[in-house]
Amino acid sequence: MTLERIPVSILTGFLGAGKSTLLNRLLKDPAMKDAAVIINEFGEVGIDHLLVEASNDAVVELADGCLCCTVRGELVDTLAELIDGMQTGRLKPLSRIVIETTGLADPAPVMQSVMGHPAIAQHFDLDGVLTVVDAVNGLATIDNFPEAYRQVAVADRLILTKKTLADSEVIDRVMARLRTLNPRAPITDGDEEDAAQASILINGLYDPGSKIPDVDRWLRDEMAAADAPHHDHEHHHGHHGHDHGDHHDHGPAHHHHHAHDVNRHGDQIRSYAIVHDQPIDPMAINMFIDLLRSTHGEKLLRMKAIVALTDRPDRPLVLHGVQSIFHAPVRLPAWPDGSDRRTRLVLITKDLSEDYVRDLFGAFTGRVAIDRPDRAAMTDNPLSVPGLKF
Ligand SMILES: Nc1nc2c(ncn2[C@@H]2O[C@H](COP(=O)(O)OP(=O)(O)OP(=O)(O)O)[C@@H](O)[C@H]2O)c(=O)[nH]1
Repeated sequence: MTLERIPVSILTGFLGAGKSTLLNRLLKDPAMKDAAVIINEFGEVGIDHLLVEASNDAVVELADGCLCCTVRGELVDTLAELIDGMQTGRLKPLSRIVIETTGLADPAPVMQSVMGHPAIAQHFDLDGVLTVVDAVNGLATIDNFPEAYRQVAVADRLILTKKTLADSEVIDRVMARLRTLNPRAPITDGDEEDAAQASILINGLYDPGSKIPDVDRWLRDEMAAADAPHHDHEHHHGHHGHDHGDHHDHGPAHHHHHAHDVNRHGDQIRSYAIVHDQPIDPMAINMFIDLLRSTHGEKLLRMKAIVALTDRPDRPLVLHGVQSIFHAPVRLPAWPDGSDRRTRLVLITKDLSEDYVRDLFGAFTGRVAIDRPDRAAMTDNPLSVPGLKF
């Protein structure tokens, strides 16, 4: 069976910018009925796929790794499987694929996987990169994280979210920065109806020539890296870290090291999950979050949680923290079908010790930290009173 070429959209944007929210809105457009969605999540325990309200079955989760590195091979495999499924009639013909990257993804290798891999490029066209930018944190994020800078520079369309949470002066500054980095991409207001129409995905064949000159070079570098004989893309589960370089100097000199040795994305960025068996008192989770945010808000790049509460354990609470912002919690009507009903928190932090966060959580939920002798856990308890010995 001969297949039509399938357009692929890459939906990117820094941690918590609003990618999944936008995707959920887009998937409600009837024009997305035959689209498949590939979601990549950075974290030991997947939550995102539980929260995507797809109207079709074609949601593939690539968990436990970052698309731009450790699970890149899985992306290529997944695309190849979709083609195989269609060719053999196991899958209905797909009208489009949307790939949602992790917030920390360098978009260039993801784009290269679609455009540069011979077997994939034969069936798919990269029809646009959409980058979501959060109006509140966007400016600082672009300045501090080369991944965010690149995500903006490569975009065919920029979508500015959370405008209602930002001052107009801040919005003007973000807009000016976006314009400098990417003069030709239209900027869509995330609150507008248009942002949630499938038509925003139609951008035409990807053209690096319409971007700042760096973009073409990043893509060529990726191509060269993929072709290099020493290229060592291993695709481990359980190691979703890579070093995005000690060269965090915005794009141009952003080297790409693929060292899959530790859980890190940049030197001080860590991702980890906290899983808890028992329902939690709503007050305890509130206090935990308040304390974490007030003491270390800026180090909390992202927190996503699905929490079983003591009052209604059958109706989990979903929490989203993005740097300085904690969004209003949402109570789900029920646990997503077939999901594990334990509380799960996924955190991505910068310069914040995992033990500290675990201990703090343990202190509020009535558990001393595991993996350590109880006494040490108690004396190291972040809530303990200085000078008071147990
Ligand atoms: N007020 C407001 N909140 C938003 C908007 N877009 C997203 N949010 C909230 O921001 C939080 C994070 O949104 P997500 O859609 O999960 O962000 P994401 O980019 O998919 O996050 P990661 O997958 O962790 O990178 C959620 O609580 C959303 O409800 C917006 O335009 N306005």
